[in-house]
Parts: sequence; C-alpha cells; structure tokens
Amino acid sequence: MTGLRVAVPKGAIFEDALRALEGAGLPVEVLRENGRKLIYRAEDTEFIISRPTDVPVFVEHGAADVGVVGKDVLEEAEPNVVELADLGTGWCRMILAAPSGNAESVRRAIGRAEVVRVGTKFPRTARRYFESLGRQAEFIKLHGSIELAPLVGLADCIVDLTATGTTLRENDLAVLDEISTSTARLIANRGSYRLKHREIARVVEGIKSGAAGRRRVGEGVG
Ligand SMILES: Nc1ncnc2c1ncn2[C@@H]1O[C@H](COP(=O)(O)OP(=O)(O)OP(=O)(O)O)[C@@H](O)[C@H]1O
Ligand SMILES: O=P(O)(O)OC[C@H]1O[C@H](OP(=O)(O)OP(=O)(O)O)[C@H](O)[C@@H]1O
Repeated sequence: MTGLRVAVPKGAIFEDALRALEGAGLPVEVLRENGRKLIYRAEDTEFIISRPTDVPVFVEHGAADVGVVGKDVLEEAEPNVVELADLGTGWCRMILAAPSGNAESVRRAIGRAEVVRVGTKFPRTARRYFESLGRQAEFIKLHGSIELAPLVGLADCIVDLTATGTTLRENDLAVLDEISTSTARLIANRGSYRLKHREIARVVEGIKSGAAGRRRVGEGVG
C-alpha cells in the first residue's frame, strides 16, 4: 500500500525498472499487459508509462512521485528532483566517437582547437565535455540514430551512448574518449519526498537491497 504514482520509462530500461520496482514490493504485474494504456493502477499504486527523457519532467512537476531514469538523462537535463537510489542496471557509456577512417584527423582537429561539428542527443553534456577540454564545438541536436550523422556529413563526430558496442561496430565508428558511465536511478519529486517520506523510503530500501544483490550476481560473472 504505497499511494504513490510511479513514472516508468518505456524502452531499453523498462524490464529492469519493472524488476527493481517489483523487488521493492510494488505491484508491477499489471504493467506486463503489453497494451497501449498509459496509466495502470494496482492496489493503491499508479504507474504511468512515459518516454525515458520525459520521466524527470513528470517527477519534477509532481505529476509523478517517483520515477526511474538513466543517469545520462539526469546529467543532461539537471532536473530539480531528488536522486535516491542506483538500480545498478541499464549500464551504458557516454562516448565521443567518429568514423574509424577519420578518427585520427578528428582527434587532431580537436587538439588544434578547431571547431568540430558534434551530432548528439545530449548537447549540454557534450558542451560540458568540450568545455572541460578547453575546446569549442558546434552541437547539432538529434533525437535518434545519432551514429548516422558523421556517416553522411552532418557532423564530424558524435557524443552518444553505447552499451554492447554493436551500433558503433556495425557503422564503423571508433571511440575517441569516454565521457561518463550511466546506470538507472530512482528519483523523487521534492515535495513528495517530504509528504510521502515513509512510502518512498520503503521503495528506496527495497531497491537498494535488490541492487546489492544484482551487483553481487554481476561481480560473479567473468
Ligand atoms: N543500448 C543500451 N543498452 C542499455 N541501456 C541503454 C542503452 N541505450 C540507452 N540506455 C539507457 O536506457 C535509457 C533509455 O534509453 P532508450 O534507448 O530506451 O531511450 P530513448 O528511446 O532514446 O528515449 P527518448 O525517446 O525519451 O529520448 C537511456 O537514458 C540510458 O540510460
Ligand atoms: O552499443 P549498443 O548496444 O549498440 O547501443 C547503443 C545504441 O543504443 C542507443 O540507441 P537506441 O536503441 O535508443 O536508438 P536511437 O538511435 O533511436 O536512440 C544509443 O543511442 C546507441 O545508438
């Protein structure tokens, strides 16, 4: 019995988010219906299904009490929310990459402080990275298939996520630098965290103990 509204991201981290929320005692089974509904109710918990990048928007504005979102999205959007737990899943890397054949010339261009064109879904993250190098760049905002940009002359390089490396490999792109790593996080609305502290703390505890188990399993691999 939580009385919480929970924002769940569709896409890459949907299943992991369900498993973590389930481990924290939330009645997520209803979300496995596979329909087109956007709101699901079970017991006194409400789940809303949103685009991953919109999860912090719903949470910041109080339209959801808590939500699950990648750290990469939090670093890009810097929403005014409380970050409460690391789910330990949805691991990926934010990288700078360029076509293998151009990788060295792009690296040299950045080294010479030439203004390179960067295709990315994460322009603020990319800008911060170039600023940390003391370099300027032109950022071209895209919403998907970022790897395409340098292959068709839209950009010299990209700042994007990679997990298995398959997309980079199949499109013949090389990693020039790793900017950060990301895993899925539980976030809460600031007001909800005060008003529904006990309910949210219970979810956080459940997720943290589940995440510890997930890390132990992961550590045993390889
Ligand atoms: N290939 C991947 N493997 C594992 N996790 C990933 C991968 N790509 C992204 N992620 C993680 O999952 C989150 C959601 O990614 P997904 O690809 O489902 O979103 P999206 O459809 O691009 O989002 P939106 O449409 O809202 O911009 C990312 O923010 C990141 O934390
Ligand atoms: O290293 P990999 O395992 O191949 O994963 C990397 C891909 O996953 C994400 O794309 P997504 O699937 O979200 O599609 P998108 O291009 O439409 O954003 C990311 O933007 C990469 O393109």
